[in-house]
Amino acid sequence: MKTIRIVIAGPRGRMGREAVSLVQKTDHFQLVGVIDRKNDGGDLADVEGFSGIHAPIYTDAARCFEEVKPDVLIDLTTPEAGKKHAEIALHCGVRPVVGTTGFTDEDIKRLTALAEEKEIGAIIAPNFAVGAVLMMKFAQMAAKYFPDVEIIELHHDQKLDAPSGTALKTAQLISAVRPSKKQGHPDEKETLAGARGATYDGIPIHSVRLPGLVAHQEVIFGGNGQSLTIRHDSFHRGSFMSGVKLSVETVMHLHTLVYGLEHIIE
Ligand SMILES: NC(=O)C1=CN([C@@H]2O[C@H](COP(=O)(O)OP(=O)(O)OC[C@H]3O[C@@H](n4cnc5c(N)ncnc54)[C@H](OP(=O)(O)O)[C@@H]3O)[C@@H](O)[C@H]2O)C=CC1
Ligand SMILES: O=C(O)C1=N[C@H](C(=O)O)C[C@H](O)C1
Repeated sequence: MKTIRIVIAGPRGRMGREAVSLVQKTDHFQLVGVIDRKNDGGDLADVEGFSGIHAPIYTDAARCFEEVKPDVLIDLTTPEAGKKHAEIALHCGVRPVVGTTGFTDEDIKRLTALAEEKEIGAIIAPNFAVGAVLMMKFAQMAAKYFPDVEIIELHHDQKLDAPSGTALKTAQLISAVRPSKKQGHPDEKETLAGARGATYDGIPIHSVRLPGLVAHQEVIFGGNGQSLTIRHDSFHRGSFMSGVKLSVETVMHLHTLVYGLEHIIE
């Protein structure tokens, strides 16, 4: 199998560290550089926790892509940095695999148009865990029969974006199959602002942030005298890595942007 040259943005982060380890243990993956906001010009091997893993560190994404010429960028940073890195990657002919969340519908549209213009593959996956992708697909199936639904997403308290990318993607998949509606009593009033959560196309989304959690979501459907709950739990970040591997391999054969792993998992 041809070796895939990879740059990871955000290597010191919780997900970035897992991704570095995935690349290290995959024979046909090669880490050729990292993008970090610290240690510009240094070697990753000199950063705590990366002993023996040599890769040049860049703060400037464009310079990184120009000098190490990767096939793929894996971005696991922040919403602002992730959008910037994905755009620069597409301009430089590098295929982005973006796990970073906090992208708006407009961001996805803009990056999709850019990928199309450059005829280059890209993947934006709000959740790389196979179980989470199934949860979203099952929720979309259930919404045809149970149009009343609320999403509760629960994450660790260091998460920057709310709602989670997974909750937004779930709401988007559901809203694609059910007519838009306002749920609950038409005259309901919040006596405490935010009590009914945020809404996406009329679907309430509630975000919980607590230490000890990793990544969890419940999609609760209500019907006449019955309820259906679909739940997924990621107990550690290893749960995301098979999806990262699949995305890196798949993006090499794409010529457009794919938003969501449900489009590439068979
Ligand atoms: N798609 C999926 O399956 C999953 C997606 N995620 C998403 O991935 C992202 C990262 O999550 P997580 O690892 O928990 O977050 P962390 O905060 O642990 O890691 C983010 C890393 O990005 C670095 N960073 C910030 N800005 C820049 C920049 N401009 N250039 C390079 N590096 C930068 C941070 O540096 P510093 O340490 O200096 O702040 C940090 O090391 C989030 O958006 C999260 O929602 C998370 C889990 C699964
Ligand atoms: O920040 C996280 O941790 C996670 N972020 C993603 C999201 O926003 O959905 C994926 C997963 O839930 C973990």
